[in-house]
Amino acid sequence: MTGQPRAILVGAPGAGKTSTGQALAARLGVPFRDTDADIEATAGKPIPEIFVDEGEQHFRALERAAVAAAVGDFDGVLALGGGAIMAEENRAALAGHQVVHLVVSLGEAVKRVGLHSGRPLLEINPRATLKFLLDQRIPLYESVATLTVETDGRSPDEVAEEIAALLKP
Ligand SMILES: Nc1ncnc2c1ncn2[C@@H]1O[C@H](COP(=O)(O)OP(=O)(O)O)[C@@H](O)[C@H]1O
Ligand SMILES: O=C(O)C1=C[C@@H](OP(=O)(O)O)[C@@H](O)[C@H](O)C1
Ligand SMILES: [Mg+2]
Repeated sequence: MTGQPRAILVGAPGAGKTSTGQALAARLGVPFRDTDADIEATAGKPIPEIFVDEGEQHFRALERAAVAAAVGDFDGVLALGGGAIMAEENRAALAGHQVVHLVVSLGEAVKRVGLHSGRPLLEINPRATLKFLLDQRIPLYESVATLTVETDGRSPDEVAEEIAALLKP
């Protein structure tokens, strides 16, 4: 497959990158891809097991490879993991693409993600951890985004409808 993604979704855990990405891809009639799923396929195990067996640094290395591969050669809607933008290399890879920042408030993200969501970083004290992550990451999401869309109080399909209307052909 060649080409470049129609849209790349970034934002905090719980912003809806995976679910809104699927809805947007269905609406546009293009394939959907999620770098977290690519990482799990490469590693042959779920993300929590990668964190336990090899640690976060190894996960981030797999993530950099997954982002480079997908951004460079995928013609659909691409969702990244919430921490992907922490790597300068990944932010650089997003330049020139249509990047959508899905904005979610802290309170809504905590409600959506909850406990035991399969996100190892949020297994303990999700509210405090998410606050720390949001404070650190929001400027980075904003720095890579070409579109910004609010998600609080709206369904993934409603958010996808707005993105579809805003995307350049
Ligand atoms: N706009 C939304 N409104 C309500 N719940 C949502 C919305 N977007 C996602 N969710 C729910 O929040 C949880 C996390 O969504 P997900 O798509 O996995 O987010 P992300 O990939 O950004 O971490 C899922 O249970 C999903 O159904
Ligand atoms: O915020 C993060 O650092 C992470 C977010 C997760 O993806 P979502 O943002 O899709 O939940 C996943 O990549 C991993 O658990 C690490
Ligand atoms: Mg996701």
